[in-house]
Amino acid sequence: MPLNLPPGDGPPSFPDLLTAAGYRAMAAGLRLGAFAALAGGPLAGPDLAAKLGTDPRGTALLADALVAFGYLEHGPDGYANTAMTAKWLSDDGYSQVDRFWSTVLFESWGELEQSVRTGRPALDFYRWLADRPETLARFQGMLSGMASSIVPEAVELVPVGDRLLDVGGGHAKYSIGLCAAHPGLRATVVDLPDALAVGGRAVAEAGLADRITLREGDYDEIDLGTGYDTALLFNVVHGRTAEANRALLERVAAALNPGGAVVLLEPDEHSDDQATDVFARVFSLNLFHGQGGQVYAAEEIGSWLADTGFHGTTTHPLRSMPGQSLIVARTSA
Ligand SMILES: C[S@@+](CC[C@H](N)C(=O)[O-])C[C@H]1O[C@@H](n2cnc3c(N)ncnc32)[C@H](O)[C@@H]1O
Repeated sequence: MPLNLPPGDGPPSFPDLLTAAGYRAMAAGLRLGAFAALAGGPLAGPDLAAKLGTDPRGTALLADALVAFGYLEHGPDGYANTAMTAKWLSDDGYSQVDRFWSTVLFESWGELEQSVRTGRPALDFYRWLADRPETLARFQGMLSGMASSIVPEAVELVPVGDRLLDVGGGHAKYSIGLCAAHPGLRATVVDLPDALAVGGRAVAEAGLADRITLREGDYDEIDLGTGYDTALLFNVVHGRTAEANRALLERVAAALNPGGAVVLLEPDEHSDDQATDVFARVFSLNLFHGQGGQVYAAEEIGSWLADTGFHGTTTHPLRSMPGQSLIVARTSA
């Protein structure tokens, strides 16, 4: 669409029109397997279409768009992955993140205006996920991958005793890592059934089924038990309203021993790195739309902790995952 505008003028939305279209085209390339098909080397358009089982004209038009957006190159041997596409998008590693986020952005943001208009999430993210088992597996897989990077630092920072409660622990990687590091520790992971199916497999693979108990249920409703030394609330409070968080923190305080620790893992509200900071805005809007939550300021989380009987709140920015912090507080001894 030639705009023929004088230099310095132009609709601010036009670059984003291209970016959104580029991301959607990239997602089509991923879902059709184009980047994986080109991992072995360049292919002419008809050969790429034959390998993908797709329409030759549509495939050429998509591939040309992917060249224009910088995902592919076109040379004498046909279409080829760029070096960065080959590195990041041609296998099942990082590409799972784009498969997840493209599904979220292009399938669940359809009613974004309704959430903003009413102040209530137009979507129930966890029901939406439960209806999409592949996306749910990808979501838990992404969190589990992040956990693999964070676990060693979490082991340094999380105070433990004999019993740990992992609220919304899903894939169970944090309980597994902490139990592996502390041979006397036993953990209970509370989550919804689909998430715990993922966690159950990981616990069995780690050979820790005798020390990690999986409890299916709604953490706002089930009896959380008592006598825990530590409770993890990792990536939980940003998916909820402030009011719901205060109520859950009260329940967690009641489940902890005197002097017990609650440890939250949360994204930082603001970050010096521009891309991380912009992502936090996108993440926050998505949390509001799907769960009624947002990325909260550490001060606000600290005020809920103080109001629900915790004290001595400390925040630990993570070296292993810049832009994320652990927040630790204790019940009275
Ligand atoms: C963002 S994930 C965090 C998983 C893990 N703690 C981590 O940090 O990687 C939030 C988890 O809370 C679980 N969850 C959400 N609502 C829940 C509820 N009402 N009761 C129990 N679990 C819930 C989800 O299934 C999901 O596994």
